[in-house]
Amino acid sequence: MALVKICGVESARDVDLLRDCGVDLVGVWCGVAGGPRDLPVGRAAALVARAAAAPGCRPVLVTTLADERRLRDVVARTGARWVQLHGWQPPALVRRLKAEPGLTVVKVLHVREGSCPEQRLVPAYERAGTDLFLLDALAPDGRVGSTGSPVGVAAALAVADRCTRPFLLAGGISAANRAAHDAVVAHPLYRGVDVDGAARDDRGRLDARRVGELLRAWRPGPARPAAAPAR
Ligand SMILES: O=C(O)c1ccccc1NCC(=O)[C@H](O)[C@H](O)COP(=O)(O)O
Repeated sequence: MALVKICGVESARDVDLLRDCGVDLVGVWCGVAGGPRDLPVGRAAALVARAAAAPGCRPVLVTTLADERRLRDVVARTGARWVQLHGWQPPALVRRLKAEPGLTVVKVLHVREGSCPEQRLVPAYERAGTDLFLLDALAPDGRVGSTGSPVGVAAALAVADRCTRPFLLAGGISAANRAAHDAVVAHPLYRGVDVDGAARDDRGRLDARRVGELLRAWRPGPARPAAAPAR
């Protein structure tokens, strides 16, 4: 079954809302310079622990940190077992992180105007041990993350075809644009979606109705029982 990741929890209320909706992956930002939902490490650790305690829910530390020492420190202090490297970390850093047993590394591959600047590095990221790629839009001005812009089906397929590891798709994903992504969903390496903007209400708060719509669109089938062991 496809995974749905919702990004940018800021409070216990947010984690509980995503847990109650049955979301699979809960994005906790720490070390996202200038990120509107970036958290100090202590608060990130508390939300990682809260999400990890929810059956079927996995916390994902989302970070743009590229300094190994700081990154390892944040991973250790938050207790996260999944790390999403957003930004421009090199394959060598993935390799060093993967030396830590039990750590799942998600590497973002950015896509701008149909092309992926890191495409030639995909084999190196794979050799380094990347578990999962996340294809996300890069804004024309260079902004990464929560751009609300789509990667585009043709571009996503072109990048996916260069990968041998599975991928999640991000970038302007909503319940309404699920049908337009049939070809991506049918790709053998597709594993799900990552959403920020479309999961929020007009005030920017995570919204149970919108999250429910996303889940029904992108992870159809019976809702996961609250206590199901999905790890
Ligand atoms: O959101 C940011 O500002 C951000 C900055 C730096 C790194 C990551 C960031 N966002 C995290 C995400 O993975 C988003 O969920 C993803 O970009 C999708 O966002 P959206 O297009 O709003 O659905």
